[in-house]
Order: sequence, then structure tokens, then C-alpha cells
Amino acid sequence: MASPSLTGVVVFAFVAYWFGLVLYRLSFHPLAKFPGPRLAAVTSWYEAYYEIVKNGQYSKKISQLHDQYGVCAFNCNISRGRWLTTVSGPIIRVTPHEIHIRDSRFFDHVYPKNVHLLKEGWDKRFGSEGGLLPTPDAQVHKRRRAALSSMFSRRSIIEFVHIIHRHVETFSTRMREFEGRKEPLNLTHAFPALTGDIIMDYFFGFNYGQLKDPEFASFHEAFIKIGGTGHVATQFPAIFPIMNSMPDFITEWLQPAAKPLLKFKRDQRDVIARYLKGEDVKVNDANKTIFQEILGSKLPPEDKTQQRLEDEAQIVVGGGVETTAFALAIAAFHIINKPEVYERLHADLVKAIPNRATLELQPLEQMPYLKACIMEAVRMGYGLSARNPRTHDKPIRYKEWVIPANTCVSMSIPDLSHDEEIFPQSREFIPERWLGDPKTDDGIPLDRFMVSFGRGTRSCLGITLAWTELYLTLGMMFRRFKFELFEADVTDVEMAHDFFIPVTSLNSKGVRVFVTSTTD
Ligand code: HEM
Repeated sequence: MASPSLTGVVVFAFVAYWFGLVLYRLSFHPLAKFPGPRLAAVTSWYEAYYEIVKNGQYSKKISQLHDQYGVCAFNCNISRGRWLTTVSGPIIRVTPHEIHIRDSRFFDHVYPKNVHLLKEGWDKRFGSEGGLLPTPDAQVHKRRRAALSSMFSRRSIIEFVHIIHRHVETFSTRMREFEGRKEPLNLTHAFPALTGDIIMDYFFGFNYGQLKDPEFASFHEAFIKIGGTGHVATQFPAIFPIMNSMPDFITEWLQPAAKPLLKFKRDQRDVIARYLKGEDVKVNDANKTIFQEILGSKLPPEDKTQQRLEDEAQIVVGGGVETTAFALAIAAFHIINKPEVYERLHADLVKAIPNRATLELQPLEQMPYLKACIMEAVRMGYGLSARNPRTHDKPIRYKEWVIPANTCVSMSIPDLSHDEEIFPQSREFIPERWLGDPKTDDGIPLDRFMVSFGRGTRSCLGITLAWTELYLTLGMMFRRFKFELFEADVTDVEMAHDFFIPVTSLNSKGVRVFVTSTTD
């Protein structure tokens, strides 16, 4: 008998391996009994197809799957002559190793207070596991967060507020410039320039003057153009090390939009190296930079390396620029698009700030209608559109299901923002829903379900900075100016792609407006 060729053996081994893996994942894996598409249970290529080929569409697909499996479980049980007590739609297996839950009332169980949990996968996605946001290990995250918390405290923000004022005033001047020229101002471009200058000044002690740039050149285009890279890196983690090993000019040639981010990386590398030598590189009048904060903290030496500080710098910019800018764009579009909202807000602002030239934070923070507009914009902006993974070291019971310990479980903020039972007409901008201590039908305060800043021990550290920016920017805009939309519609502020952050249609030209000064 002829002996089998080497190729034959390799092919046989390969087929046997895949057959065994498929069988294991479908029948013997601890998650085998959970509902969901069999293909998603077998391979993460299912996720890759929706994220990479379809350009950030897996969240949308997962929503459809929740609907589909809910209906299927209901019909299947009825056809078997049983009435259903629970429907399996809220819980599905979305990759071989991950369970996704869509149930607003379960959010606090997955993201509990005071429990430090492992977060899997974001380190691969960003290629910067040294940053706080993607740090996987719970204890490492805890100490890194503790070292930064004073920098993000209200006291620190108040000490810095004069610099935010300066940028908001620059923005006001730029608006007058567009008014004078009778040209439409692109708010989708202006807001990331504003939030970018603020973050740079706050954390790094200098800014790039993006707000003063004629076209508001900022990090925005880079984030949008390379937004999908995170999906590729999730499947092929080697991509970031490869990209990082390439000379910048090649990356810039491949993707010109990445230029500002690459410059930022180079500058940070240089600035951090100087801080590590003990120099003070700060050029503004802020108290401290993030690097001084970390280097002066009790963190161990491995958390004070050049690489770790570079990772943190990238994450701070990534986390703070687009999130706040998107919330600003949503607020601005809807307030302008709904004259009754504009009139009410403007009248309140005139009362709270009789002298239009002075803009103070405190009176703005006491305005219920402005706060309601911001709540509504942040609800509709989600912060992050990505599935947010947590791994509990104990089993979690969800309805009739027991999720085994050490399973990656995720939920998604947009699912809560659009839970129609909690936020009826969830796609409409209705600030009134936040007025007068609102509650759900069963008496739970509505703000328990506003999770756009996350929940638990890894919730947004920049929340106070974000609120301060939102109060001052929107307060200034709607106290001093009136606006008219120019060729903009709601698709300019609605998510069309989940690139970790929500991104509007790639064809959107942005929210463009004509500006007129108010006279009252
Ligand atoms: C409207 C504005 C913002 C929204 C909606 C938002 C949303 C979020 C969300 C949902 C998370 C939690 C991720 C998780 O659960 O794992 C987060 C984390 C974080 N955010 Fe924000 N963010 C905003 C603005 C900012 C700003 C201005 C900064 C300042 C740099 C910032 C810095 C951070 C940081 C450092 C983390 C990581 C916290 C940790 O892992 O412990 N964010 N943000």
C-alpha cells in the first residue's frame, strides 16, 4: 500500500483540527447552549465580516439578532404548546467566546460599582494597552485610574476653567468671522477642533491652535478615516506593531488623513522624553500636565515608562475629543432644528446671563433646560458605540441562564439609549423628558438609564471635563447667536458606522450653519 503524501497528512490534520474545533464550539464549549447564529459560535470571522467588510455594522446586526432570537424563542415555544415566561432574545452568543445582553435593567449587574473586572480585547483594538481605557487587568487598571483621578476631579477642572473659557471665546470670535463673511460654518469640523485644543492644553500643556485654523483642521478626519482599523486589529492584532514599525512617511502616503495623529504621536514622544529627563515642557498657565501627574504619583516604575506614557496620551486624546464633539454636534443640530427648543433655551440663557459678554459656569450649571438639552444630546451620542466587554470571575445569573465564570459578557450603550420602553420616541430630541425628576413607569429615576458615560469602576473619568465643555460651549452659542441650518439633516448626527465611537455616514458633509448674532 502506498504511504500517504506529506500534503495529504497536512490537509487531513488541518481538516480534522477544524472539524474538532467546530464540534467543540457547537457542542461542548461552556457557551454551547446559548442562542445565537451557529456561525458566530463557530468563528469570529462572522464578526469580522460585519465589522471589516461591511464597515462597522456588527452592532446593528447584533440588534437584529436580538430581535430575531426573541421572536424565534417566542414562536418556537408557542408551537410546542408552551407559553413563555422568558424570551431568549436579550441574550445571545455573538462570538465563540462572548455573550451579549440587551436588557437595560441588567446594565448595573454587568458593570457593578466597586467591583474591578477584567476587560478583554480593547488592548488589541487600540494597540496601546498602556492607556487606562484599554488596560485589560483589573488590578493594574485600578492603580492607574487612582493615579489619575485627582487630575480629572472637579477641583482640577475648576482650576483650569479659565483656559476652557479662552477657547470658547476663540470659538465665539470664529463664529462672528463666519457671520461677517455670510459663509456657512461647519460645526462638525469646528467642535473637534475646540475639544482638541482644550484636551491638549489640559493634559499636555500646549495646543495646536486647531480652532484658529481656517478649516478647523483637527484629529477628526483621522479618527473617521482610520476608525475601522480597530476592527481589523481585533482580528489581526499584529497590525499595530507592523504599522508602528513603518516610517511615518509611508503611513502618511497610505493614509494622508492620519497626518495630524502621527504628528501628535511624534510630538508626544519628544515631550515625554523631556519630561522623563525632569524638564517642564508646559507652555500654558495650567497647573500640571498628565505626565507630571503620573510621574509624581506612587505608580510603580513599569507604569512610568516612555511607552506607557505615550499610550496614555493617545487614549486621552482618543477618549476625550470625538465623544464630546459628537455630543456637541447632536445638541447643536437638534436645538437649531427645533425652533421651540431654541427659543426656550435662549430665553432661559438671557435670564441667567443678562450680560451676553460674560459667561460664567455656575449660572449655566443651574439651568434645568440647558442641562436637559445636554442629557438628551449625550444620551443620543452614546459616548461609545462598541460592545463593552467585562469578564466576571463568578457565574452570572441572567433570567433562566447561568453565564459561566470567566466568560466575556458585553452590553452596548446605544441599546439603552434606544430602549423605547424607557425613552419613548428615542430617536427624537426631547429635552423635556429630563425635566422635573422624571421616572420610568415603574418608578425608577430616568437618569439610572443614561449610561453614555458608562457605569462602575471603569466609567468615564472625563465626565466633569465633558460637562464643563458642554455647558460653556452651548451656553455661549445659544446666548450669543442664532443659527440657520445649511443643507444639513438628521443623518449628519446619526450613527451609520460603529467604529468603536459612533460615526455618521461617511458621505456626510457635516452640520453646516449660517450664524447671526443675537441682540438681546
Ligand atoms: C460626552 C463626552 C464623553 C462621553 C459620552 C464619554 C464616555 C465614556 C465611556 C462610556 C467610557 C467608559 C468605557 C468603559 O465602560 O469601559 C469612558 C471612559 C473614559 N473616558 Fe470618557 N467620555 C466623554 C468624554 C471624555 C473626556 C472629555 C475625557 C477626557 C480626556 C474622557 C476620558 C475618559 C477616560 C480616561 C476613560 C477611561 C476610564 C477608565 O477606563 O477607567 N472622556 N468615557
